[in-house]
Amino acid sequence: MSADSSSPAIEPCFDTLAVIGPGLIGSSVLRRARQTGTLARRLIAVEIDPAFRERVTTLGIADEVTGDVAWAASEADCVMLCVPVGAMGEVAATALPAMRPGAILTDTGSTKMSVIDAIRPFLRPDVAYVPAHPMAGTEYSGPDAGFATLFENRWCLLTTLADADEKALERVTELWRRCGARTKTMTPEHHDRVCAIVSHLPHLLAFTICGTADDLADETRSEVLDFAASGFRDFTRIAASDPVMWRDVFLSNRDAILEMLARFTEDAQAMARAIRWGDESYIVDKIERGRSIRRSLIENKQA
Ligand SMILES: NC(=O)c1ccc[n+]([C@@H]2O[C@H](COP(=O)([O-])OP(=O)(O)OC[C@H]3O[C@@H](n4cnc5c(N)ncnc54)[C@H](O)[C@@H]3O)[C@@H](O)[C@H]2O)c1
Ligand SMILES: O=C(O)C(=O)C[C@]1(C(=O)O)C=C[C@@H](O)C=C1
Repeated sequence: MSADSSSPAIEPCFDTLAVIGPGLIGSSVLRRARQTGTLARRLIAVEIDPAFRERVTTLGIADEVTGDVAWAASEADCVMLCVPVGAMGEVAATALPAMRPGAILTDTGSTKMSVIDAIRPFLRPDVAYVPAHPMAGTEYSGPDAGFATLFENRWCLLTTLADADEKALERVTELWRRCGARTKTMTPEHHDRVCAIVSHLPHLLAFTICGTADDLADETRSEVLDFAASGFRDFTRIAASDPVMWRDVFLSNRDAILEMLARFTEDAQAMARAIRWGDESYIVDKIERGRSIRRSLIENKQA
């Protein structure tokens, strides 16, 4: 892929891409677009926070930076919503009426059923909607946190709607492939159950264990956290993630998260029982399963 943005070897996916919410994910897409020149000819960033607008301008990752969602939407043939999932409906309500016939709306939300439900009332027959979710991120947020290689070798999950526009799906799929991602299509229901176990529950556990350890330190007035070595530190990496983003994710994927939490609680109780009764083979079996999952992720370059 060419790194020269002035003369891309291949035709860009879109003429004008408007990224609404150029934070970690949105600014990574913009950086990739800038670096390769193969995502869009013209890049518009829409940011609600004036300080972040200034940062995006200084970073030079968009041709135009604005706070005006409707104007940006009216200029673009692809509008990508990269705002927290709780804000998707409100932003779509402003963007969709302004969009051009034949343009494509897409999003990067971590949950899909509630985002689709929030956007559905504002959809138009002449604008295709392609929900997407790049399975890549870090614990940092905002425009300075992004980087062009964030999506390389990661999955981007595209969700199918009953009335999906196949051509639009292909174009958004191609955009994510040009970001370096592998793509997979699935239903929104399946997406939300899968992400509840592989992404949302791990974050819930990380936030919770940090709180539990901190409470213990307060209660005992001791230095519990001072001795945290790498095991606890591995949990704290994802526990440092953005509170608004994760509040929205938990509340918008409530049913699937509560189902996975109930299953996890049963399994944790089974482990507690094995520890109580000295059931060595149960304990070893569980640890071996964890170890082989980690090893297979490393082999597939997912860890
Ligand atoms: N962080 C991750 O690991 C990750 C991974 C995949 C997908 N996602 C999803 O992608 C989306 C963006 O996440 P992020 O991590 O980039 O968040 P972020 O906080 O880094 O960026 C969001 C940006 O949107 C801006 N914003 C908020 N409301 C807005 C509005 N109404 N109009 C314009 N801008 C607005 C914020 O100021 C911020 O700059 C979320 O829906 C999230 O669930 C996040
Ligand atoms: O690596 C991280 O820090 C992440 O939290 C990334 C992560 C994940 O849980 O895997 C977080 C939320 C997303 O929607 C997708 C990816």
